Amino acid sequence: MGKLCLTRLDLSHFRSWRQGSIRADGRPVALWGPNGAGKTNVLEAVSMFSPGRGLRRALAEELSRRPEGYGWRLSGILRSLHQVHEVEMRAEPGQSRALRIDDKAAAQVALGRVARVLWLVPSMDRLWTEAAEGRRRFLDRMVLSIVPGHAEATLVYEKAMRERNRLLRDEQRDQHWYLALERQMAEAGSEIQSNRLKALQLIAEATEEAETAFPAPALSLSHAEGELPAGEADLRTALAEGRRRDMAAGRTLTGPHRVDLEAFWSAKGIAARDASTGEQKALLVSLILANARGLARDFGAPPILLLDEVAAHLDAGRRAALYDEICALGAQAWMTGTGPELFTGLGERAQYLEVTEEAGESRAEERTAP
Ligand SMILES: Nc1ncnc2c1ncn2[C@@H]1O[C@H](COP(=O)(O)OP(=O)(O)OP(=O)(O)O)[C@@H](O)[C@H]1O
Repeated sequence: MGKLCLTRLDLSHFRSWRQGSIRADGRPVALWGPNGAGKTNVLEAVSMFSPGRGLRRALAEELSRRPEGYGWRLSGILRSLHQVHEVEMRAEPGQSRALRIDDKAAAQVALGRVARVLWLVPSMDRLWTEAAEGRRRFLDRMVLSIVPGHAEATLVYEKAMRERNRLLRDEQRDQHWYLALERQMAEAGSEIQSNRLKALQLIAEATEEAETAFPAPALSLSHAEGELPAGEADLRTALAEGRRRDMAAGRTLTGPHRVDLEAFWSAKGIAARDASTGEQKALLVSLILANARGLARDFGAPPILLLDEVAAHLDAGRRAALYDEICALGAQAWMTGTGPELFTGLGERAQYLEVTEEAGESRAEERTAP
């Protein structure tokens, strides 16, 4: 099976990393070190190789190493199935991120076509019980790994919606203003919905086919106000008919931006939000793994996985099963933990880095299997 992996990562003035260079060979990368050493910062750097603001949703400015604040630079070599890409991004103080792929300027969304990256971070521990926005973001990250064009459709939709919301708040009543925006929203919105359904189908199939220690929950979509109109024409009609109501609310109340992701754990007969904390974590792992399995089947390689502090929260049996699945899939999983003992059992199937921090500067040393 082909590989999708980062084989080199250079960090410069990126958070706690003044200078760092990590070589990887496609095996999972296990990073350990004390709290605050800079492990998550490495995963965040890898997450920047996909569209969006990375796993902490940080602004370009926040990534700049303090106290200097000179700006930052990340570069990496990304291997995908048949190609190798050199990716470079940098942000000067006060500016947003500038990206180059194979030495050509590129837009953020272009990253969706060179890298597929999925992550689990501790802030997702309450994903099933907190606001729908987090679940939508989690869903869209999976969708993006499956349908790279999802980022473009989302951009178009959100831009048109922001404009429409502005008209609503200005109590603009001339319908000509709305028509073009609603047409764009309906076109991009129905694409978003169909991309999401495609992803749900891939995950459901990958769940059915697999024998796994991580059975994924059944996913479905719900919409805040009744059903989400199914196709482009219906969505356009619903937007037009909802103008008066939306004007009273000061925002658009119908559309894929109000969709929620529901997860039902059939084996136990409960919703994911009713599972225990550890079980909720395992359900998220199971979704990421099903997504990876589906991609390996349909695309030929699983995505790059970033698993921040996941190992420590799984019992020993589940942890071993997770490592076995990651290795069987051939996924480059970047995993963090505070000590090497969390990674025993991986042996030569992974590579190891110890991350330490001295005088506010992170560094990584290669280590042998614990
Ligand atoms: N912009 C920045 N400039 C310099 N240092 C930063 C910046 N942003 C965060 N840091 C530092 O990075 C460190 C946190 O790194 P990181 O989150 O990677 O830690 P970690 O090794 O994952 O720790 P933990 O095990 O606690 O999760 C902190 O010491 C924090 O002060």
